[in-house]
Amino acid sequence: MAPSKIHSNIIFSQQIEAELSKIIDGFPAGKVFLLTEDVPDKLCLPLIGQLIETHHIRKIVIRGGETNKSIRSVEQVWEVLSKHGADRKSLLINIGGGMLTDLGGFAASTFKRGMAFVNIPTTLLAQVDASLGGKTGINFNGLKNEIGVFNEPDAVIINTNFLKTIDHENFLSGFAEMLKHGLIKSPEHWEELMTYNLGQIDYEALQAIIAHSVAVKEWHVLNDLTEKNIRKALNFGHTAGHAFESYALYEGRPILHGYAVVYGMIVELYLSAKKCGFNETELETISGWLLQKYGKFDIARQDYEALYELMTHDKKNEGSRINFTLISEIGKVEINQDCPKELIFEALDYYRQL
Ligand SMILES: NC(=O)c1ccc[n+]([C@@H]2O[C@H](COP(=O)([O-])OP(=O)(O)OC[C@H]3O[C@@H](n4cnc5c(N)ncnc54)[C@H](O)[C@@H]3O)[C@@H](O)[C@H]2O)c1
Ligand SMILES: O=C(O)C(=O)C[C@@H](O)[C@H](O)[C@H](O)COP(=O)(O)O
Ligand SMILES: [Zn+2]
Repeated sequence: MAPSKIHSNIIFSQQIEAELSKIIDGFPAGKVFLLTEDVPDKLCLPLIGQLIETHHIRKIVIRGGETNKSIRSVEQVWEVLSKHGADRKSLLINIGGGMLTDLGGFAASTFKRGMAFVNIPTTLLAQVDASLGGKTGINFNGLKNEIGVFNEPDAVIINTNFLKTIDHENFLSGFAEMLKHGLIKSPEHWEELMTYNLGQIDYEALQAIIAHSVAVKEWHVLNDLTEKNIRKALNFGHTAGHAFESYALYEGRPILHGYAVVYGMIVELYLSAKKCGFNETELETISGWLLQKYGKFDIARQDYEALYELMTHDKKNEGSRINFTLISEIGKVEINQDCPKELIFEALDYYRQL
């Protein structure tokens, strides 16, 4: 069974307008702000009905996309908050994917040292991962989430109706973080995901699977909010994955976060086999399955140094040690696994030659 401990402020509801209305009622009129980006503005805001008008909410729309998860966008948000008298009793409602909830959470957490914020995630990735758990932040200097704070949202409202407009690639990107949750914590969840038909999305079945995925994420957050220990499990696939993601962006051939995590998980499953005894046959089966669903971000040997350099910036590192989170079997995590450069290059060879 997937772990079932979750925060009481995570609300699964198809009645988004009513849920949001209850929350907004706790804030004085004129003190509620709503942050979104172009796409959810068009596709998702209609689902919250007339709330903006009836509750005198000021809407802030920034540009979407990973390249806009930047300090410039945060400044844009701070400017509107400041100009329109936001204070510590104000509320920011973030409606969008993970880029938006990460950035909005950071803007709210730093404005006057912190105002309340609520996340309404509109992508699969944001519903099972990004909107939860209080990792907020932005990219900086070509590095993922280099600037940020841990600060949990006051509430998260998960409404699966938003997912009906997600394209297949973004669906798979979110599914990647769910696969990660299965690998680190729950063989049952892993099996559930392996048998889910990705060719024809069953939204009803998806609701239960999302709830299991959320429970895995929340179990780690509740046990270790600031990632001193077991929360490092949630970073499985990300040491190499973030390196792929940043490198891809730098090279002008960007990949979605979840895809980068998949490629990172292949590298880290190889390391898991070499360092923690993860079953080699299972490594081959899982890598083959992932490759078939997610394709591949092509790399050459001459890219290894740049990828390695990016890994040296990973937040789990201590001193010059690159500290991976690995697994010895599905559901069994080994944190703080220091891997030498030669072994990392060997793992990149494995990935490259798949
Ligand atoms: N804080 C965390 O714990 C955490 C966890 C995982 C990922 N992240 C971060 O989340 C980001 C990735 O999130 P994401 O995949 O949601 O990306 P995203 O926010 O960029 O959204 C992906 C795409 O979907 C569009 N979109 C949003 N809602 C939609 C809808 N309902 N229908 C159709 N299109 C919609 C967006 O405009 C965008 O083009 C990355 O920046 C990643 O680093 C953070
Ligand atoms: O919640 C966590 O902890 C995670 O690591 C979840 C990851 O999926 C997510 O991508 C997170 O933003 C990565 O954080 P970072 O600390 O490696 O920047
Ligand atoms: Zn992630």
